[in-house]
Amino acid sequence: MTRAKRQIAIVGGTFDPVHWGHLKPILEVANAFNFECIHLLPTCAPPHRQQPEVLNTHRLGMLDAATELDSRFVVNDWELRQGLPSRTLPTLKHFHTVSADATLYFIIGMDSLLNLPDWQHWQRLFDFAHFIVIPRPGYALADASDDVKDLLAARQCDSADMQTGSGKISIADTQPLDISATELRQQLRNHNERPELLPEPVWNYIREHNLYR
Ligand SMILES: Nc1ncnc2c1ncn2[C@@H]1O[C@H](COP(=O)(O)OP(=O)(O)OP(=O)(O)O)[C@@H](O)[C@H]1O
Ligand SMILES: O=C(O)c1ccc[n+]([C@@H]2O[C@H](COP(=O)([O-])O)[C@@H](O)[C@H]2O)c1
Repeated sequence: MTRAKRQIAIVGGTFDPVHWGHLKPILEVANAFNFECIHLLPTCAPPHRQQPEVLNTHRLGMLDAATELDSRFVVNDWELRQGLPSRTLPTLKHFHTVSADATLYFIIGMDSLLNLPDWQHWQRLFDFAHFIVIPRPGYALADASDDVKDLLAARQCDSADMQTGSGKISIADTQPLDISATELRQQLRNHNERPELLPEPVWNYIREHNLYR
């Protein structure tokens, strides 16, 4: 009898700040799969792009606060420790090496899927992980490029067919949430507090450290 493999989820992001638009769909997906753990992996921003508004220690602090929501959440500072602009291919190779006995799932939003052909060596990402795509208001598959449509035609499948191996894509059936970190930062700057958009422990961290003012 083949033993079921461990299932490990990875969610990369700027997380400036982490919000319910990331966390609620991830938790919904985690219940459909059988994730042993979910790595929340803050990116190291490239110098040519807009830098995160708050220090890396605060992005990590807010993610640490979010781990109170579920014991499967793990904050992973691997990309930050590389000190290089983050690219997903080396990250997935790293996870593949250190968790060789696990099936890996990289979770992205629909906006990221639509941009995937701009990622470095994007076709090789599928050698190391399955991809789970979270629907996001304002981003529709109908607007996908031919590259993305071809990608889905070749790789899209149901979650049940992603227990082992790599290279499949599943579009999650989660409730789309219209929340973005950019808008949240703007609202916080304007003292327009929307507590329903962030988990309470993250709110408490933001207030305690007076962030985004
Ligand atoms: N509301 C959302 N619904 C679905 N996916 C999301 C949502 N918000 C973020 N994501 C996904 O989470 C990952 C990390 O996103 P990120 O940390 O950049 O947050 P963001 O809200 O998109 O930030 P910003 O508004 O500054 O671009 C990306 O793959 C992104 O597509
Ligand atoms: O590998 C790449 O070239 C690449 C290009 C853009 C984004 N990514 C990854 O996509 C994830 C979400 O990125 P972002 O910018 O939406 O926060 C994060 O893990 C990034 O490192 C990766």
